[in-house]
Amino acid sequence: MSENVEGNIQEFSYKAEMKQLLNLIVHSLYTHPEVFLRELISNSSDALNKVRFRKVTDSNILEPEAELRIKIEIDSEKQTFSIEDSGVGMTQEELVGNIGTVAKSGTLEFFKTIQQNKQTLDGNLIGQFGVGFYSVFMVTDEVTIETRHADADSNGYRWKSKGESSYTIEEIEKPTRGTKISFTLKDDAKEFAEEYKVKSIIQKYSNFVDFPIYLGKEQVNSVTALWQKSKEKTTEEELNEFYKFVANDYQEPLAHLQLSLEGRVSFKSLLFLPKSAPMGLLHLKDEKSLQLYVNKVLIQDDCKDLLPEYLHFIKGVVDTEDLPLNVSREVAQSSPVMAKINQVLTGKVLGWLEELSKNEKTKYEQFYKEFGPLFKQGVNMDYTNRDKIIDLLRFETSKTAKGEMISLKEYIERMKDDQKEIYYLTGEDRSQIERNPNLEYFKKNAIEVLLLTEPVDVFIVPTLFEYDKKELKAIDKADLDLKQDDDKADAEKLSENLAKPLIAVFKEVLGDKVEDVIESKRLVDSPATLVAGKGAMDKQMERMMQMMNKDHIASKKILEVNMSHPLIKNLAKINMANQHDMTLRNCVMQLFEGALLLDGSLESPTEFVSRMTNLMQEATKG
Ligand SMILES: Nc1ncnc2c1ncn2[C@@H]1O[C@H](COP(=O)(O)OP(=O)(O)OP(=O)(O)O)[C@@H](O)[C@H]1O
Repeated sequence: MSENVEGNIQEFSYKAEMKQLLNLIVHSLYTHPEVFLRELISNSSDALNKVRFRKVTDSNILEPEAELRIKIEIDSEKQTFSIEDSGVGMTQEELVGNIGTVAKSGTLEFFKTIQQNKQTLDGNLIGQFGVGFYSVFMVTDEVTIETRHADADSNGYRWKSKGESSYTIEEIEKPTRGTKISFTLKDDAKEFAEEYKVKSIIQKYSNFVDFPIYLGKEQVNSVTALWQKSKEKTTEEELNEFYKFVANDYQEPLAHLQLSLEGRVSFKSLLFLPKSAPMGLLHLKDEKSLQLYVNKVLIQDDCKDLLPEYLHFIKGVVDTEDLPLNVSREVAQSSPVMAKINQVLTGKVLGWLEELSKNEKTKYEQFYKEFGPLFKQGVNMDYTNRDKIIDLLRFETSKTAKGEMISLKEYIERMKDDQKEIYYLTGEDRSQIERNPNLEYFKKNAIEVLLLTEPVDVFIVPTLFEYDKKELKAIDKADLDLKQDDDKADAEKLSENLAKPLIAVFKEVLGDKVEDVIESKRLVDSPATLVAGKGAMDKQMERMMQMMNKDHIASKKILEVNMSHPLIKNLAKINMANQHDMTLRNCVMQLFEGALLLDGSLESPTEFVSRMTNLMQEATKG
């Protein structure tokens, strides 16, 4: 930020990232440009909430008796628009720090990507990025902010910008507290100076704002805290708009839950499940979760203590009378009231999810696909509710269609009578898992296997250990209790005296590349497969360890060989004739590397391909 002083006016340039972002904002075309008004009202409402809170704790503020309100003035002739609030206002530092900087990292990149793919952008996006104020540049070329902070000894400032590269700030005489934003509308946005238009936008987007909004002299919103209304009196539309307002989302919510509780702890709450997960779901620190109100006064607009971390994707409001109004963040955090609300709310949310899973399956599946990666972690974070969370887990399986999911309870109901364990297999995606030779036995015997494709699964599923007294087992591990194939298959198998020496050759050729070579019970169509040793780490987990630490040495695998496979039988014959035969030895190495390839862990394909070329050359000699 550079500074240039001329008279009383200081000129600041935006930081490089902000400049680029503004350039994109100013030069894009938008659908829904009217959301600029929602963004400005939302900022005013935040500022009013802050001053209302301050009034409780601090009597020495500017104009303590001023009405908490938002005032909009329009002039359709001159195409001018202004919005003024009696909120907390901004100091000069806040003007520079809050208005001139991008709040969320990655915003610029994300905006660029979206812009590259589309000709017209949804105006809602700007607010999503935490630069809501700048949505005003959808409808104007130049903006003026006049503001004075609520501190009694504050000064007034005027901020002006054309949105391109710089802005100016000057000190002004401003007797009143709060912020006024004014601008002239661009010709293609002049409708926003029409009374009927502005009224309808306010009624659509901001009807539930907790402060009166005046258009000229007329109050155009009905001030009600929506969560204080009875369920019967709230309409779907109000709920949807309220959600968009609190969650800063442009989509409607997937579902909502309205609570009014009295007893051990009393509170009212309006909770929403968003339709889609934000970027970086697993690190929700920057995302706002629930707002905490005490007796209708906003205390914290992002209170992470109301729900456990694995439920932080839930948006909405909690309003209680059980905390004192002047409660600080630290006191609230450690208050037993907060702990109780958290406990009760968590139970209610899990009950709500359970209802959804039973009565609105499609919605539940949508929720699970979006938020599953975070929600699942509750298994290891919330031991009180662990069983409930486990029942809410969903899995694709070897028997479900792609995208279709079942619970562990359903898995058990679908199990064959003699099946004693729950089986799972991890991999990067469904098609990769389905190609895994370790599935062959299970497919042939129609045994269902859970297919786990999300990276977090490897931290969750193995820690379940058992469900309904059935152990959970990874089918690419060596300790499976599989039934031997039937007699017919046995008859086709290599006899012991041919199998044993062949295994010895495998062991000799592969040396310390493998932990062991054994006869397979699970293979049907493939000649060989790799499995992890009994106590070894899960394959996906191992891969993650390698990503995190380049020096991590992968544990050795066990090679299982299918003694009924024609190729293996041929090799056994060659072995009987000459155990040093080069084709035999090349085939052993090729089988091993082929298994590595399917496993996704073949490091270099060069030798594999050249060996294959040699083998083909041999085979085609004629
Ligand atoms: N009317 C106002 N009164 C006081 N401060 C304001 C006002 N408008 C904006 N601000 C300050 O400027 C900041 C930036 O506003 P902006 O709308 O760009 O983002 P935001 O409100 O922080 O995020 P989002 O748009 O996601 O809600 C606000 O956080 C607030 O500190």
